[in-house]
Amino acid sequence: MSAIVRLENVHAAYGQEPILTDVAAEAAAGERVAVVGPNGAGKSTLLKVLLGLVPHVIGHVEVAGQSVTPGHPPSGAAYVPQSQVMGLDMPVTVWDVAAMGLLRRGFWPKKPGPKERAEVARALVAVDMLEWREELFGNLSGGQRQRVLIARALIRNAPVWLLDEPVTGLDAPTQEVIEHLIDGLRTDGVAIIQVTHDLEPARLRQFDQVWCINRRLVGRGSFDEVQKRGILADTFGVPVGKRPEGKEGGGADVPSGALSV
Ligand SMILES: Nc1ncnc2c1ncn2[C@@H]1O[C@H](COP(=O)(O)OP(=O)(O)OP(=O)(O)O)[C@@H](O)[C@H]1O
Repeated sequence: MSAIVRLENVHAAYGQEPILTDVAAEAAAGERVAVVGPNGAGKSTLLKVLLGLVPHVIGHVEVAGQSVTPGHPPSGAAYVPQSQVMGLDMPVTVWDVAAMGLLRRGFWPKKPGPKERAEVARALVAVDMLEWREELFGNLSGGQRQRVLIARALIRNAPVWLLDEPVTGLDAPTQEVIEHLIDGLRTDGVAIIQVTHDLEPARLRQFDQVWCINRRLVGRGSFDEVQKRGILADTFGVPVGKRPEGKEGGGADVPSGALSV
């Protein structure tokens, strides 16, 4: 299978400090990839590299047949950022945020016509948010915001989706709705690159690949491969299945007993 997402010898930095070094990985259409690693490992940066949003990048980055360079986002990618990092003070409605999915290559269509308006409405129906269309985005709950960001991405109709912790902090039923949507995309042949802090083996096994990042690609493979080869433990710097001394409550970043399979 040929790759629809490709990184070759990629180095990335925002300024002087290298954030990612020598990353090489690829994903095919219909593959779902989990990107895991500790806080500050460069997972979100990796997605931003694929979006052309990191200013200094060396190496080859390709998304949906298009070479990606800083400042030149690929047209074939839909991006769902962490909803908690979205500005909430802007006076924009749910409809406005979803309609941003109509943006193509950095400019608005002159005026959304009936066809575009129908597209926005369809996407909001898909995430069950149409009735909220006139509500301010900032007034929504985290789960509702996430649904709207997914509607925005749906409108792009892109072959590659880049998702930054799409279900973190959401209640179980909302997680299920979003998981179902993402799985449907995969069935339709969309490649999904998803940052996740959820290290539960049952869930990681649903991904075709796990990319283990800690400022570099420590390794990749199926969940069972990266776990068996000790790549997950190397990525997090702690033995898999043991909590470091004094780490109470753990947090999702520390491979916990849940990883002992
Ligand atoms: N816009 C930016 N300018 C400068 N440095 C940045 C910028 N964005 C991120 N960084 C730095 O890059 C490093 C990696 O950050 P990144 O957000 O990619 O990590 P992450 O693995 O996604 O972390 P987390 O799990 O905490 O979300 C961090 O040291 C962060 O401070």
